[in-house]
Formats: sequence, structure tokens, C-alpha cells
Amino acid sequence: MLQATELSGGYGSGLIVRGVSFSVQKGELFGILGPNGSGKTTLLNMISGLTRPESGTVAVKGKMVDSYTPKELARVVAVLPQMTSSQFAYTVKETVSLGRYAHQTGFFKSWTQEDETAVQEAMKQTGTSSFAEKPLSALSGGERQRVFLAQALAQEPEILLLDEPTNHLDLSYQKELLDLLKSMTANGLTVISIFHDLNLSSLYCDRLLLMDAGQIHTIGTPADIMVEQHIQDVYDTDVQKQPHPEVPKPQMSLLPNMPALAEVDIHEGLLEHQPDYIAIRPPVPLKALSSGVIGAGWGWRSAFVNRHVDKSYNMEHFEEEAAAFFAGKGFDLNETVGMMTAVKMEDAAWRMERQEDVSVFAVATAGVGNAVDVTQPRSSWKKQITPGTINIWVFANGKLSEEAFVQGLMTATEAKVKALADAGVTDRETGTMATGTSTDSLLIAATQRGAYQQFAGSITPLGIAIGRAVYEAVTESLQKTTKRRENL
Ligand SMILES: Nc1ncnc2c1ncn2[C@@H]1O[C@H](COP(=O)(O)OP(=O)(O)OP(=O)(O)O)[C@@H](O)[C@H]1O
Repeated sequence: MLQATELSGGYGSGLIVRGVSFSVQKGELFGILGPNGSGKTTLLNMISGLTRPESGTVAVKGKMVDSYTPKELARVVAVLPQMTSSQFAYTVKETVSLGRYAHQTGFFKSWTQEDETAVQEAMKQTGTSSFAEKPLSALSGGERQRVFLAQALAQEPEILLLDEPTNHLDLSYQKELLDLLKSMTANGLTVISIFHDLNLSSLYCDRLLLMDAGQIHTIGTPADIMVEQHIQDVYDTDVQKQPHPEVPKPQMSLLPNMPALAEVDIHEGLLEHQPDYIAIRPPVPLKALSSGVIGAGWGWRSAFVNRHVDKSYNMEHFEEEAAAFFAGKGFDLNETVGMMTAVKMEDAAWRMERQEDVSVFAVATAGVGNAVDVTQPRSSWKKQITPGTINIWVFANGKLSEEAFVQGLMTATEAKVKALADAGVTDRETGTMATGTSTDSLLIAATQRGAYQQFAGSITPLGIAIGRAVYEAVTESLQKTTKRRENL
């Protein structure tokens, strides 16, 4: 649809854009990224024919841009116009109607039904119909931006060129505009747009071109561009990549400059003992990965609670009931990991283990009424879920990689299984050694301060500390719950 070949040029002396070549296919949403002054607008102006390149060519639908008459080109390529104050006296509809000039023919340039339909449709698509008769001067910056988009759409182009179209738009209009562009590209419109927001461009664009000092740094899919090193090289800024929670597109988070943080230790002294729960409210939020009833998954958490419930506890609506309980005790549900167990809180056990430059504080409540050997065949859903469970908390006093978090979960699980084996716990249904219970829960939380721990496998300092602390805490809690059962 559009082919740029060896484009170079600028303003008078000196080249701003140097040797840029790329092609855009029909129906693509193609993003141009790059720092301030890297030449994005200059490149877009060359594509639209506004600026003549010093050398190189732009072909639109196989024909050189400079061989189109302005009107011919305007029927194919629309540019989101830049706002000027002289336009403020026009109404919204008049402004949008200007987009039709390329389609008007004949000396008197009469307004046809087709023109009217295109204008109405463009206003509808951009949500500007309701203020059609208002002057532009009476609109907010975001509303004006949408009016100019409507003007470009009224042109009914095949290629739409946009320079930071989400400028001035609030979150919901940014999404609406990009959803609209995406649906229009699905219907064959080709969109080439400059973006400043890396994450939005990664979410919506099919391909991206990353400019650096007038040249192409990288061109490719969002996954090709959203590489920490590329972004750091071009923007000279520290970023960290993570997956979008729902869409397979990478996202970048800025890493602010932070003062060196004082080390914090999670230890026994922080344990809060209540008759029906134990809790830790650490002095700083901890980065956590858990399977808690509340606060599962990744998050920064400022409270950890393990709550005792009776064996007859109705599990049917346990999520709502648990949320109400934790909130009632003053825990912020957005920042809390909450677990539940039939184990009495007096039977909780904990252990601190230090290994080289890292320490681990583990807390366990180990009830094995529902002990299961996961390696045995069985029907997949239990007849009756009862709250008999092993809940394990692993607090690591160190800075953990994501790899270490995942390995930490493995190491803690291995330690739990060994504790069960050594205690001779069996699966009642199969008579074989139990590997856990039917509803075990696990948390690993780290201060993210202190020595960096890349790994938490079984022979690393962190892994050894986790293995020892979890084994001892689970074993002691098992002894306590077993004793309580025997005394009944
Ligand atoms: N009309 C002009 N005359 C002279 N120099 C210009 C003109 N417009 C831009 N420049 C210069 O060209 C360089 C690239 O500008 P351009 O606007 O293309 O960058 P950009 O990547 O779009 O930047 P931004 O992200 O800030 O919008 C800048 O150094 C700028 O000062």
C-alpha cells in the first residue's frame, strides 16, 4: 500500500531523516516510535507529501507520491490535521465537512448526499455528533482532537496518517480511538501513526518502527521492538518488560530512580497472634506470589493473614465470606494475601533460617485431614471439600528474580512433601504416602531489598534456607496437629 525507499531529508541544511526504508501493507496499523526530535514528524511529513525529501521516494499504491495531484492524493491519504486557532470560529460539523473537499467536483462544488452521509458517519464514529453545532472554541482539547479525526475520516481515505492521535485524550477515549482505528484497519484502512506511548503502541499496532536520531533503530512486531535493551538504548531510560495480563503483547514499566533502600527483615517478632488468625503486617510492602483465597497471583502486599475456620465451614461462597471477614478485621483486600485453614492457630509453627547473604522466615499450619497422594489415579473432583489444609508462607529477606520466586515455590513444595513423608502421612483413600492435601496454599514474599538472589533451587543459598525453614515449620505444625487429634 505504501513503500518508502531510502528516504533522507530535513529542513534546509543538514539531514534530519537518513536512509529510511519500509513498507506498509493494506490494513496494517503501523506505529512510529522514537524519542523527541528523532525525526518522526519529519518522516510522516515526507510520507504525506508535505515535505519533499532530499533523496529517496515514497510510493502510494505503486505510484510515486509526487506524481499525484493534491486532490488525487487526498482521496487516498488523509492526515490528521494539526489544530490552529483560526479554526476555532468554525462549528464541529463545518470542520468535519472540510474533510470532503477532495471528493467535491465541478465548478460549484455542490454538497451531495454522499458528502452528508460521510460527515455524519465520521461524527458518529468519533462520538462528536452530539456537539455538531458547537464552535470548536467551546470544546475541550480531547473533544477537538476527536473532531479533527472525524475530519480525516470524512475524507474516506485508504491511508490515514496520524501524529500522536491520543494526545489530549483521556483513558477511555484513547481506548475508544484505538479500538476504532483497529476495527477500521480490519476493514481495509491502512493506518500509520506516531506514538509516544510504548505500551499503547505495543497493544494495538501490527508492526512498529523505532526511530533513533533520524534512522531506523529496529522495525518489526511489538515483540521485536519491546526489548528492554532497545528501549534503553534509544530512550536512555531504565525500563522493565512484563507481559500484558490478558493480551500476548509485551509492556514496559519505567523504573524510577530510587534511593538505596534500607534492608528490612521479616521475622518472628512481626507475627500477630489472634484467637482466629495469625497475621504479618510488614514494615514495607512485599513482592508476593501466592495462591491465597485473597490476593492470589503477583502483587505488592502489605498484609498476610492465615485464618482459622471451623471444620463445618460452608465452602460454597467462601470467597465472598472470606473477603468480608478480612475486610472486617481491617485488612485492605487490595494489598492482603489471605488464607484459611481448619488448623487451630496455636498449632502454627515457624522457623527462621539464614544461609550466606539471605534469610527466610517460614510459617506453616499443617492439617492433614484431607491428605492426598497426587500421583494416584482418582476422579478429579472431591465429593466434599472440607478445610483441612497445609498453608505455607515463605518470607525471603532479599531481592529475588522472578526465576527465584518460581524456584522458591518448587523448593518449598519439595520440602513440604519430604516433611509429610518423614511424618508418615498417608492418603486415606489409597493408603499410599501423601504428597499434600487437597487444598494446600503457598505464598512466597520477598522484601526486594538486600542481596540479589537469582536462584532458589535446592542447592542455592536461598533454596537451602527455604528448604530448611519450610521443612521444620511444616514438621512442627504437623506434630502439634497430630497431638491435638490424638488428645481428642
Ligand atoms: N520546520 C522545521 N525547521 C527546522 N528544523 C525542524 C523543523 N521541524 C523540526 N525540526 C527539527 O528536526 C528534528 C526532528 O524533528 P521532528 O519533529 O521530526 O521530531 P519528532 O521525532 O517528531 O519529535 P517529537 O517527538 O518531539 O514530536 C528536531 O531537531 C527539530 O528541531
